[in-house]
Amino acid sequence: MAQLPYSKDFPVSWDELHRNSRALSWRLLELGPWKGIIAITRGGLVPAAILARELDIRLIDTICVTSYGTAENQGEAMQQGELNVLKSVEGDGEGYLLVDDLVDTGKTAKFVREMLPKAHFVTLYAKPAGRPLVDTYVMEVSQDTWIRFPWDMEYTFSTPLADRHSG
Ligand SMILES: O=P(O)(O)OC[C@H]1O[C@H](OP(=O)(O)OP(=O)(O)O)[C@H](O)[C@@H]1O
Ligand SMILES: Nc1nc2[nH]cnc2c(=O)[nH]1
Ligand SMILES: [Mg+2]
Repeated sequence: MAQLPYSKDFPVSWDELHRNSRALSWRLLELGPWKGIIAITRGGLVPAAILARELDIRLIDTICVTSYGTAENQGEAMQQGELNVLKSVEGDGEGYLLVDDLVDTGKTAKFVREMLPKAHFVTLYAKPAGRPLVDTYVMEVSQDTWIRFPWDMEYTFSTPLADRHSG
């Protein structure tokens, strides 16, 4: 199950991710043309590839955001707002799509938007706290939901519900 403060799990399949990325492409087609895509690693890389294919964009750059610290204290570091960035993109992002998989608290979004204020920021999924920072998104999920992406999951045995509650 999801960890606090997340009480709900929202698993996303490859099919759903592809469908949602194509829905986003439809909206962005009308708003273009676009000079290129800037993907926020790592989560933005897969939607960026699908958008690039649909919108016929060849230029894809990255902005590489990581939280400081080890895997154990990463959550804590994120709460402290300590983000580290590697970026080769020049300019203010005008005419570019800035792509991430989701916004949650909006901390990452705020950080990258300050660096590329004129880019059009898009995500597949948005939680209420981060939603105002996104220009275009596909689906809203509640703040207490943890989204599970297909690249983070594998097929495994699922315990029947009745057995989970026995004993
Ligand atoms: O709105 P926020 O609270 O900042 O959270 C959203 C960010 O968190 C996840 O990335 P993460 O830092 O886990 O790294 P990853 O993309 O490499 O998985 C997600 O891909 C967003 O970039
Ligand atoms: N996979 C995943 N990463 C996140 N980072 C911040 N929120 C989330 C979420 O709901 N799912
Ligand atoms: Mg990310």
